[in-house]
Formats: sequence, structure tokens, C-alpha cells
Amino acid sequence: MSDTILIWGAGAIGGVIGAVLAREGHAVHMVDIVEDHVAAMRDGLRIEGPVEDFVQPLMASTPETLTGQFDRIILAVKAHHTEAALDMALPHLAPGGYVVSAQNGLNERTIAARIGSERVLGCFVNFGADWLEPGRILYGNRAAIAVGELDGQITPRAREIHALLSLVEPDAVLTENIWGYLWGKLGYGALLFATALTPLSMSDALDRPDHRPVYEALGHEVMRLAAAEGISPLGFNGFDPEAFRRADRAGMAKSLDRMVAHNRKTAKTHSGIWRDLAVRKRKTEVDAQMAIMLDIARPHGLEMPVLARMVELIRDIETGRRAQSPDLLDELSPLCA
Ligand SMILES: NC(=O)C1=CN([C@@H]2O[C@H](COP(=O)(O)OP(=O)(O)OC[C@H]3O[C@@H](n4cnc5c(N)ncnc54)[C@H](OP(=O)(O)O)[C@@H]3O)[C@@H](O)[C@H]2O)C=CC1
Ligand SMILES: CC(C)(CO)C(=O)C(=O)O
Repeated sequence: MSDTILIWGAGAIGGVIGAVLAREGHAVHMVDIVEDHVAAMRDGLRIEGPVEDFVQPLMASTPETLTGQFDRIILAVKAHHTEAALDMALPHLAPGGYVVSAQNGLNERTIAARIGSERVLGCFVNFGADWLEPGRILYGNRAAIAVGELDGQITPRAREIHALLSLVEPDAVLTENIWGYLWGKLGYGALLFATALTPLSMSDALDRPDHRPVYEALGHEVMRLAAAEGISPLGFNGFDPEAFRRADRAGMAKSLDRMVAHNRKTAKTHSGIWRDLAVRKRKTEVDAQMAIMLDIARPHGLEMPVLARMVELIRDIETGRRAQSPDLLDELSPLCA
């Protein structure tokens, strides 16, 4: 057992969190499958950009070389890598230890199914970061972070993780409604996936008047599903879940304007989804984050036609059948009447 915090997946999000915690004097051990990145982090992980600029030498291992057991694991792999990462990470979780998911999506469900919900702490992150190359991460902007127990209780360990994440984001929230934040981010995320159908920056794409009905329809479909699931989604960084649930045109317009303003200020101009498609040329989290909602909607008898078509278009880009283009958003428009 150890007081050391294990960061599992030391890319954009895990890298920023781990480097800041280590700089602030906490014992941190980074784990990542990218060997060059692990070697570079031992020499010093550079966090750069408008928010922070520093180099932090870190303890770092690949999963194969890691030894020992740890009480706290912060998981920050892409959502579709969660199961595989848990296979590797759980042998290193001490009895009584817990996992914090610093990811997009409903990964807390996946982790809870493996180790029990009492051993999972929910976390929502919205700051922007990009893994640039081994040992270098762009920290693009400050944005909302929230942490909370899955059952809403305010426990000592939730306070402890909140205190740690407050070192990254001083306005980090300790919440009794982490599912509200996670579903809010699914709504925000659906809009980001739509922006990634195009080569445009998030703010330029969200600002286009001709595509606003697509964003409105996507936000509405996701927030309506959240309501059917009994969730009260929470807003952040311009996203107003209630406006989208009610399909309130004026409210949605104001919310989109605020999201544009928020994203105009980040050095990470494009979403992680865009980056996976255009730069990393790899699969996105579309199945783990977006398609999963189609399954959740079915028992409620809810249709999500715009989301379903968007998922297909993202998959088409992933497989090279289509190229990113504003035309793809035009194709969604007729579904949004
Ligand atoms: N980047 C951002 O701005 C934001 C991201 N998020 C969310 O945070 C989560 C993490 O995203 P992000 O940090 O961008 O992703 P990154 O790809 O930058 O970092 C994930 C790292 O984990 C590595 N990895 C993959 N599988 C394993 C494994 N089994 N064990 C250990 N390491 C592994 C990856 O390697 P490889 O690259 O080879 O797969 C990569 O280095 C996602 O759910 C994302 O949606 C949320 C808010 C903002
Ligand atoms: C853009 C961001 C940082 C949310 O603001 C994000 O979640 C992503 O890149 O997927």
C-alpha cells in the first residue's frame, strides 16, 4: 500500500493533473503505455501554453514495469480504453482503494461494474489539453472540474480528491450531483462531436448560424434522454442543459453564444475528437461516449435520429469513407426540423 497517487493514462488530462499535483508536493506515479512518453516524463514532463509553463520530473512506468499497490488511481485514458486499462490497473489497486475517473463519458458505470460503485469516485473535467509529443502537453485553458461520490454523499475521500483537484483548478466543485455534470458533459460533448465533422475550430463551427439547428437538436436529444434517466444535468462554461431540454430557442442561442465565447479563449482550438480524426488519425470515443446513448434511449422508447446519424458520420471519417467538411453538418440539417 502507498500514499502515492497513481495516474493511469498520462496523456493530455492525466499529464496535466499529475504534473500539477507533483509540483505541489504530492507523491505521484504516472503510468502510460507509450514508452517514449514514460521515459520523457522521468526526465521532465513539460506543461506549456497560456495557463502554465513548467517542467516536472515524474516517477513514471509502463503498465508492465509497474510494481506495488496503491490506494488512489486517477484513470485518464480515452473512454474506449477503460476496460483494457482496468485489466492492467486493478491488480495495483489496494484492498479498500478506489478509482477516480477523470474522463468524458459514463466510465464510472464501467468501473463500478468491475469493482463496485463504492470504490469509484466520479469526476468531470472540461479544461482543454493536447498531448503534443513524448514529454510535452499543451494546457489550453482553465475550465470546470467537479468531483463527487456516485451516490451523492460528501465523504472524507471526496473532500480529499476535491482538495487535490483544486490545485489544478481553484474553482473545482465538490458536488452531490456528479451524474448531473457527467450528463451535462455528454450534451456538451455531442455538440463537440458535431464540430469535429468539420475542419473548423470549435468556436467557428458553433458560431455558424446555418448549423445552429443541428447543435440545438443534438443538445435537445441528449438532455431529453438525461431527463428520462432521472438525471438533473448541470451547466458549465456556457452550456445550459435546461435550455436544450426545453428546446428553448432563445435560451439555446444564448448558451451557444456563451460556448463560442468560452472556446474563443482556449489555446486548444479544436476538440479532442477533431484531434483524433485530423491529427492522430485514430478512432474517437464516439462509440463509448455517443453510441452508448442510443442503447440507453431504447428502453425509454426515445428516438435520437440526429445523434444516430452523427455517430455514423464520425465512424465514416474514422474509416476514411468521408472527409471532415461542413457539408456533413449540412447533411444533418434536414433531420433537425
Ligand atoms: N484532452 C482534453 O482536453 C479533454 C479530455 N477529456 C477526456 O479525458 C479522457 C482522457 O483524454 P486525453 O487525456 O485527451 O487522452 P490522451 O490520448 O491524451 O491520453 C491518454 C493516454 O493514455 C494512454 N493509454 C491508453 N491505454 C492505456 C492503458 N491501458 N494503460 C495506460 N495508458 C494507456 C494513451 O496512449 P495512446 O495514445 O497510445 O492510446 C495516452 O497516452 C478522455 O475521456 C477525454 O474525452 C475531458 C476533457 C478535456
Ligand atoms: C474541448 C474539451 C476540452 C471540452 O471543452 C473536450 O472535452 C475535448 O477536447 O473533448
